[in-house]
Amino acid sequence: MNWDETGPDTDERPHLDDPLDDRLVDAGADGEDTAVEAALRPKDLDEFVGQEKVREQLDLVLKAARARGATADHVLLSGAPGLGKTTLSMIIAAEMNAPIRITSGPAIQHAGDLAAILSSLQEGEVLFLDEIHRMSRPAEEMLYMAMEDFRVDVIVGKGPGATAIPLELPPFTLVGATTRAGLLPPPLRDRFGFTGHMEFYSPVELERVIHRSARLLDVEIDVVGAAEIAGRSRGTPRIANRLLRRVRDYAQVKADGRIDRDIAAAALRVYEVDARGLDRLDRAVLGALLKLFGGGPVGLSTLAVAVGEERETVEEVAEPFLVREGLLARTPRGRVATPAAWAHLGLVPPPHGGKGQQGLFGA
Ligand SMILES: Nc1ncnc2c1ncn2[C@@H]1O[C@H](COP(=O)(O)OP(=O)(O)OP(=O)(O)O)[C@@H](O)[C@H]1O
Repeated sequence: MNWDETGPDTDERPHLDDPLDDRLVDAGADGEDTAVEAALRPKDLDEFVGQEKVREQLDLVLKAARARGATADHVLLSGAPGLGKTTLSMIIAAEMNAPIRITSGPAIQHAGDLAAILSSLQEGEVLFLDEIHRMSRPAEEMLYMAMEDFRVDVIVGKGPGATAIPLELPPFTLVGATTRAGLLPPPLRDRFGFTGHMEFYSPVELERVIHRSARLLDVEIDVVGAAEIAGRSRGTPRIANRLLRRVRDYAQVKADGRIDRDIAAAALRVYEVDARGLDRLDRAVLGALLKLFGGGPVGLSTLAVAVGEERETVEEVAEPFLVREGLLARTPRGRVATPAAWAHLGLVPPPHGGKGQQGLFGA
């Protein structure tokens, strides 16, 4: 798909109303996701698609703990949003036949919040701590001791009269999830017995996710229809499931409810998600870089003004995927489009790729 099919044709400055509203290709969960995701979550390791290494290693950790009749070691899962960290933590609990408590770093602002949770855990319970890197420092320090010795010191009183009352905890399994393992302080990282890094999914794996979800949602979809959606899902099961639901809507309203390649492509054209999974914001950034700045290099602020967006939106929302896809490079001199970017938007690059882009064009 090229720029002309999905974006403004002659408009030099693509105008975006509110590109972050209901962004279909955002990997974070929205309200609708939360409701449907519960139904679509795989319930055991066999049902969990892809992530072969993490699955195999985790399988060993859990089987060995079960054989010893012990509580499983603490597990750290790192990886981008929507890749299945919450799902995997629920599977860990199910495989260990243990209850699970779910909370998140930002929800634990005081050490007392954490003490309250830890002291109410049952023996063997799984505590899932999402965004563990966003926990407050005092809570983090309390967690060190809880993870290692199954004990916390609860501070009673203030100032010189404060006393620490030790509190024994039942053995539990902490499953920490983070998008940025590098942000965790080493003392915390070291206390996890197993660390699994979740990778983006291949198109074939996403096809399997889509077929599985379609079965659960009672939607008929053929192989090429699923491939069409998988190719636009940015390596992320959450996005694949969300696109599937939007394509299902289209198929119900505009056709007989079945999804094939044409229906999937037509539906995603309506939702402005192109063949590589770029949406309106991504294409606006790339379009401006190519059309207004000849492919760069151009500074981030200038690029942001050109698309009528905040710097942070361009840098944090649009660019990571464009960089990952090899469409845009961040260089010391500014943002530069790659040859693939020109090809993707159906535009012809200037001879030798323009100034500052020689390296990228192999010249
Ligand atoms: N390996 C998988 N196989 C099948 N479905 C999956 C898989 N991984 C994730 N999903 C589906 O994707 C959706 C999002 O997964 P999940 O909530 O576990 O992601 P997450 O990594 O915890 O995201 P976040 O970090 O944003 O909370 C769920 O509906 C889940 O069913």
